[in-house]
Amino acid sequence: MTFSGAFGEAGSGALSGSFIELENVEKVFSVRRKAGLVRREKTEVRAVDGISFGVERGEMVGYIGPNGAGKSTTIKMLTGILTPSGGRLRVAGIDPSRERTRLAQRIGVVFGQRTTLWWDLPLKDSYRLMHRMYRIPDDRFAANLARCVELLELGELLDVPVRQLSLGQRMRGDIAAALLHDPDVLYLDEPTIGLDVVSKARVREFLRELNATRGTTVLLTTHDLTDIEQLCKRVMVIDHGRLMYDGALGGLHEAGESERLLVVDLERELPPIEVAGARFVRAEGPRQWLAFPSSASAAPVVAAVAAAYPLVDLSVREPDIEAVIAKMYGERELGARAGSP
Ligand SMILES: Nc1ncnc2c1ncn2[C@@H]1O[C@H](COP(=O)(O)OP(=O)(O)OP(=O)(O)O)[C@@H](O)[C@H]1O
Repeated sequence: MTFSGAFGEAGSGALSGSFIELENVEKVFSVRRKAGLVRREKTEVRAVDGISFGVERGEMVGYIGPNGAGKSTTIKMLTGILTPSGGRLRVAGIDPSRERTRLAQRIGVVFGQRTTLWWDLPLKDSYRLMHRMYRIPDDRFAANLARCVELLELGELLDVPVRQLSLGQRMRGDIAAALLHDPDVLYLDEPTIGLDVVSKARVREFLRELNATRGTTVLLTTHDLTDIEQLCKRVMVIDHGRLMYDGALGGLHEAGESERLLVVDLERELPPIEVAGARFVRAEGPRQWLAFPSSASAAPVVAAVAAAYPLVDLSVREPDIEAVIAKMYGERELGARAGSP
């Protein structure tokens, strides 16, 4: 299967009337590149190259892709920071770049690599400033802050200057800051980057709870696929500014032509196993690894091995999503290289 065939269902999300709507959205940057010792050439970078999708209210969607794929540029257009070069974009019926201030009341944004908090101020002072900036009614502010402090365990950190917080503590502080004005949509750009396992689990648990109890729509960009596996039923894959896949996480396995592994323990060391429907991968003493397509049943392969070989034990290993996506990106690169002169 070719890469584009593998991603045939890209862009299938409902559009018109969706809470977040993108129709053929483009963002082209004009950059000057060195073309000799002094000469500079103007070139175009198509960061987002005609993307269409819709996200319904209350959905939690993963938005993934390799470095430079166009994820942050999409999120910046969805917040109104960047104006699209073409296409149509709406969030809660609002055109983000035209009505950025109105939209700000409806959205929350967390950029994992940067903080929106005031570096030298204690956490609670940043929150007070946001209270005023967003003109949040006092009772709503108090209730939202109390809830975030409890669920994100911020109680002991409120008097600490932001620069003294650990990365995980700062991230929890940033997530709370994005939610004080009760946004309908939360954009998260790498919310677990650099966090330890415990902090990651805490952030994920909080997001799950937020989505389940408040119905907050979440668009999540991450390089950590466990975030996606644990939080999102739907995932969109973007590469070179184009949407390559839009569907269930499980469907990625099929799209990436992933394989499961059959680990076979034999009574003794033997030549590579040969059975229909599976291919030999490697051997280590009496243990051998066979690969077969994830979409196929393991039963015929297991039966064929058991009938022809002295079997002691066997197990089936599922492919991890990371390997599947790495394979997809790899195929894309190979395809591009094969097509280049
Ligand atoms: N302001 C800009 N001026 C020129 N080119 C830009 C600008 N912002 C982004 N780009 C280019 O657009 C492309 C997409 O960048 P973007 O930051 O959206 O990717 P990304 O998917 O978020 O990557 P990463 O995972 O590395 O953050 C890249 O080629 C990048 O160099």
